[in-house]
Amino acid sequence: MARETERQGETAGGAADSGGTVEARRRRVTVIGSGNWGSVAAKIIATNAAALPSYHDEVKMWVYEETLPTGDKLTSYINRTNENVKYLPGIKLGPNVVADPDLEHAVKDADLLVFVTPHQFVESICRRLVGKIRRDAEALSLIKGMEVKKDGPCMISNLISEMLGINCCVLMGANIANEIAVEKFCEATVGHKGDKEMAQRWVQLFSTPYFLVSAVQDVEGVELCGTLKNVVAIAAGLADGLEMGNNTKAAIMRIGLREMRAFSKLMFSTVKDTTFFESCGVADLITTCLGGRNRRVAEAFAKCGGKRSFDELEAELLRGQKLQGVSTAREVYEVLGHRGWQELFPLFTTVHEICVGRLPPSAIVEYSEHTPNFALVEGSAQLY
Ligand SMILES: NC(=O)C1=CN([C@@H]2O[C@H](COP(=O)(O)OP(=O)(O)OC[C@H]3O[C@@H](n4cnc5c(N)ncnc54)[C@H](O)[C@@H]3O)[C@@H](O)[C@H]2O)C=CC1
Ligand SMILES: O=C(CO)COP(=O)(O)O
Repeated sequence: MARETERQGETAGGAADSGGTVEARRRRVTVIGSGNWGSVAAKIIATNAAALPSYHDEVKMWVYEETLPTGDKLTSYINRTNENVKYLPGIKLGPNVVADPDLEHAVKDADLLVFVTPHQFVESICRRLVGKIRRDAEALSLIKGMEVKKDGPCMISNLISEMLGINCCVLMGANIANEIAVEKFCEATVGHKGDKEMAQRWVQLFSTPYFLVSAVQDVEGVELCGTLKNVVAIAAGLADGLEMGNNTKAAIMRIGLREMRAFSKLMFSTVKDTTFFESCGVADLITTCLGGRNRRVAEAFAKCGGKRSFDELEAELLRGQKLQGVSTAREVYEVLGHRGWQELFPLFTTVHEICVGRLPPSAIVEYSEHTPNFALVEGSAQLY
């Protein structure tokens, strides 16, 4: 099968709309979320929107309002200083980013909606958006996570699409936000369902000389890569906390990648092997296992022998930023449990059991009758 990877061809400043649904007016973008990655995404979009004639200069960013220790509201602080002092201190977002604490107001006129909140909040946000957005709006999800419904996993892009009745592509990749904020080079992958024009619009809106974006027709594969690697990153962090060294961590990444692929293909038979070689796949897995927040908090959890909870360590170490790996491990565990597949995914299963305190952190690298050393069992390897 021919591999479909499309690099962005046109540059900011020279672009004109070419799709069948192009409107004469300039497109308006709203970013829904203003955490660490949300703020960086707004910065990238703002640079491109200002340079592209088909976009309105102003980029709105919905802020989940909070009060800073100084007594300032976060939104007014951002609008006064052009800086998100809580989630991305020291970085100017661009003068055309306007923070807005009123969700409905922020999305009212938007043609393009970029969702970038922790995954646990998306459903309630979408509920508030029903009937409040343009009917011809298009969405992009940067959110790494999923929901579990009665009939199985529901990807966040699907949740957005179904609840709001709009198309939703995804953008995932090896994208540690703090590095992109200072414009260090990296890549990302847009996943789409077949509408290449729409995918190219997202590629164009995000591409910069330091942020290289490709598109692949495999929305579920791209999204599952971004989601599942957070579980593997917890395992990598546990190994770091136990001071196991690089070989062990590399083994965890390799086995984790196999479980990611097996789980994804069991859930969606359309998922392509090639997706795992894009930025959203192996590259994101590596960067998150080396330098992500999931890794960091799991390392601290192992160092204290599991005596402090992930919630407590998250609050202390991340100061308002959120982990996705612990809840994703639970969600994956639920799906595996419903289908009787837990033994086939020993790494995913063991991570959850450790997170909830049923196994000690050391179980990630130990073998016993009850804690199968996943390196020996390699259950899912037998499937794919
Ligand atoms: N930070 C990073 O390096 C990257 C993050 N991502 C993904 O982006 C998504 C968003 O993460 P970040 O922007 O990093 O956020 P974050 O973890 O830095 O910040 C948490 C955000 O959640 C908001 N929040 C807290 N309670 C809320 C509520 N009840 N309702 C709505 N919002 C609430 C906070 O105001 C804050 O904006 C996640 O799925 C993450 O996996 C993806 C790539 C890189
Ligand atoms: O997704 C990420 C990098 O691509 C960030 O991962 P963490 O949430 O573990 O920091």
